[in-house]
Amino acid sequence: MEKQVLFTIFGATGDLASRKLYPSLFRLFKRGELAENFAVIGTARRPWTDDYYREIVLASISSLSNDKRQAELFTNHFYYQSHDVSDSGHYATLKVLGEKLASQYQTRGNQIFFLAMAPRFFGNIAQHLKSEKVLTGKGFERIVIEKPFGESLSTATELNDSLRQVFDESQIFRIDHYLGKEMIQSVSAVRFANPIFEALWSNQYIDNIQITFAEAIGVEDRGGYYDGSGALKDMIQNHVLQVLSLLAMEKPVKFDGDSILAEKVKALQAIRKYSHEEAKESFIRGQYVSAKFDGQDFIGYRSEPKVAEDSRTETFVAGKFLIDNERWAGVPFYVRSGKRLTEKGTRINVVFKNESNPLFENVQQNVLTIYIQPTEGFSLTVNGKQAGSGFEIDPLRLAFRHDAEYFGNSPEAYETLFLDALNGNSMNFSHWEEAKRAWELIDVVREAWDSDSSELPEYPAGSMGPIASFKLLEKDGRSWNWKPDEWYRKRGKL
Ligand SMILES: NC(=O)C1=CN([C@@H]2O[C@H](COP(=O)(O)OP(=O)(O)OC[C@H]3O[C@@H](n4cnc5c(N)ncnc54)[C@H](OP(=O)(O)O)[C@@H]3O)[C@@H](O)[C@H]2O)C=CC1
Ligand SMILES: O=C1O[C@H](COP(=O)(O)O)[C@@H](O)[C@H](O)[C@H]1O
Repeated sequence: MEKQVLFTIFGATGDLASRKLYPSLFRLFKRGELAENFAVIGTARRPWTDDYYREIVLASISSLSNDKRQAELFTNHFYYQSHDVSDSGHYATLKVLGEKLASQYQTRGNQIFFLAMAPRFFGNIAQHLKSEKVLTGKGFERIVIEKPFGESLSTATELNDSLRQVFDESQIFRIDHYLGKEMIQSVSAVRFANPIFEALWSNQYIDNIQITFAEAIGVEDRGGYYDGSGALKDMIQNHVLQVLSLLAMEKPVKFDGDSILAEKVKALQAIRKYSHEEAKESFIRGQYVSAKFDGQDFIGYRSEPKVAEDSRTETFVAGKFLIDNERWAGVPFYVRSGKRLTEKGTRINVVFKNESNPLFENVQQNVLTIYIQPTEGFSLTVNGKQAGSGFEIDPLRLAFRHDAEYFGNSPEAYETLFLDALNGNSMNFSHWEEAKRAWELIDVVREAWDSDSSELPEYPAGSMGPIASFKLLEKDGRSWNWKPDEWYRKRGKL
């Protein structure tokens, strides 16, 4: 059903707005979720006009439609207001424009504020929305905020406190765009709609779980932000721990936001908080250096734009989390994420135990793989008989994969999340209790690294990370379970 709402996008001239927000709103428009009764106010400092803003929005959706009229109908709902968010006068103008558009588009006072800006502005914007009475209480009023949610437990707490002075938790939608991805949402389906997996989902049958978030791209034009963050805070604190909690949580009593949240928080609470010494043992980092890969020359991280020449920021992290509860005692959750790796690939490997087999030799571990991107799907490695007259065991792969981008049948993560925010469904957003626990776990690792002045491990652009990442599993008698790792090994890097 068509939604009635006024969106205000702070940071409307930025990268995220053009690459993700406008295309996602357009997809909702094409689906009829947004039709007549919506308007968008874009705001930032640049002195743009409505017409120029609409051209920018039009350009951002150009690959999504050949129908010029449809695209123009959509962009006609966009309005631009130039201002600095720390200027109170900004909000008075915003209020007047908002009220005019609310009446023109009959949005029933419903408002969504999307903060596509650096987090240091979030508290300030929220306070002004209240003090300058942009919030009217007439319809639903929700605030959607981007990552990162703080830079440590203390800054995240400060940020949360300032938001909570204005909005209650049910009005705050903290984006973790991985939660909007089709296959991340499928994790619960795999676990709880398949008795064969539900029955095996514990330390009795699972040996270890591996979560890989590999990126082929480097830091691109985000060096300014990334150099102050690094892979640990950019990916592990949020996306990776969210996925881990979905894999580890107990079965919720109901499949709804509150029940799932309660179980995810319990799972996060059960993750062992390391001492600094344990953190050094269990987490490794690395930074990519220049290398030739696939016939192309790649520069090293320190030569990237807006990155310090002597930067010690990690572009790769691998680590081991342990969960101290009955279900997971003794099962390591290995995680890794990095930039400029061999290929883009986000996947989860659930590696099952392989007790000694009295009948056959060469029996391989069963592995359930959940492919998140760039292709989506599942595979299960099972042992079968090698074709032929003898009786040799051979691993076979039962696979269902499709290319999500090619078939275009999966909604964009931001499209799903926008719709959830419109429906007031916070199931696929990150909550304060989760963010807080994640920072408690991550702060320890960061502190351990910050107190360690030894040389930062390097890895060549195009590889699968530093050798220490392989050693991390080797010392537990295990290995990463993915083809590019084999490729790396075969080149004699280990
Ligand atoms: N880009 C991405 O892929 C991703 C981004 N994010 C997060 O999204 C947020 C935005 O990122 P991104 O779009 O890349 O950043 P950009 O730097 O591209 O955009 C920042 C925006 O903020 C505006 N802005 C800055 N200062 C002010 C001010 N004082 N008053 C009003 N507007 C201001 C800028 O406009 P102007 O200069 O005209 O004022 C611009 O529109 C960040 O929190 C980032 O971490 C998260 C995941 C991915
Ligand atoms: O949040 C972030 O995610 C992207 C990776 O997202 P994906 O959907 O393309 O897998 C990452 O590149 C970026 O550094 C990080 O901030």
